[in-house]
Amino acid sequence: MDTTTAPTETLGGSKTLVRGNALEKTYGSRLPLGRSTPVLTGADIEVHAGEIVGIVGENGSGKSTLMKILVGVLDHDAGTVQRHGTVGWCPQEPLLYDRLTVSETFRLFGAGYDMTREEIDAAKQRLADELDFEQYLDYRVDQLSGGNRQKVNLSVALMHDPDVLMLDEPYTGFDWETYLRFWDMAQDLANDGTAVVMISHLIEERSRLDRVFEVRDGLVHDVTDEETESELRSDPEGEHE
Ligand SMILES: Nc1ncnc2c1ncn2[C@@H]1O[C@H](COP(=O)(O)OP(=O)(O)OP(=O)(O)O)[C@@H](O)[C@H]1O
Repeated sequence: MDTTTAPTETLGGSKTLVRGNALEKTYGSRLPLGRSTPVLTGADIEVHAGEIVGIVGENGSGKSTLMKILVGVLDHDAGTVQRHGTVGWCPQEPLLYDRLTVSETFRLFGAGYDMTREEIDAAKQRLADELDFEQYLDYRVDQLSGGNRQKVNLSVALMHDPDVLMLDEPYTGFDWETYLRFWDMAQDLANDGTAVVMISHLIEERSRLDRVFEVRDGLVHDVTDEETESELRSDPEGEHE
């Protein structure tokens, strides 16, 4: 059962905003004849205010599944999830309405977040400026390029200034300038106390992450001070130190 609790003080003194304990998930487990895929078998994770956390792991290891359970959009079979504060989620595949314009998309999501018209317009202007998509505000979502659609996907996760930001490979399709601007934004948000959780495949990002968790064999391993197996395989000469 999911619960919303008062923030818990951790040993380090920073607030725990999301905690998943002994999480289990098997896809297809409720289908009598279906093929079942056990993905999580007892995963534990804690996310604190003001940190940038990376979730790494091989394709199909269960990173998106874990994130969806922490966000609350996917049921888990066992374990508990506790959240404090508001959550913004940027899914791997943009979850947007093709026929709405970008401005209408902001209005729709903003209404869902209970924002006033003024707050919505201010967030739209700020994010369109920061991520450079102001000229596309009147375009329909299905007329946007992949990179611009991803900018809108990310923006609607950010627009209500959530306490926890869950990002599933948020920069797919971004050009280099936008990618760097994205990291500036993530760093600023963390400095202001937001917990930023990010599924990442890029070794280069290691230095930007406060903690790194690897999803492997159904569990979550803290690998902040280690090179993961997939990193070692992609860097056999040990050039990445
Ligand atoms: N809706 C679903 N129904 C059945 N199986 C699923 C479903 N979603 C995911 N799976 C399976 O669960 C496993 C974990 O998938 P998940 O998307 O969480 O992995 P991931 O680590 O995010 O992968 P990637 O790096 O490729 O994005 C995979 O074997 C996948 O095929």
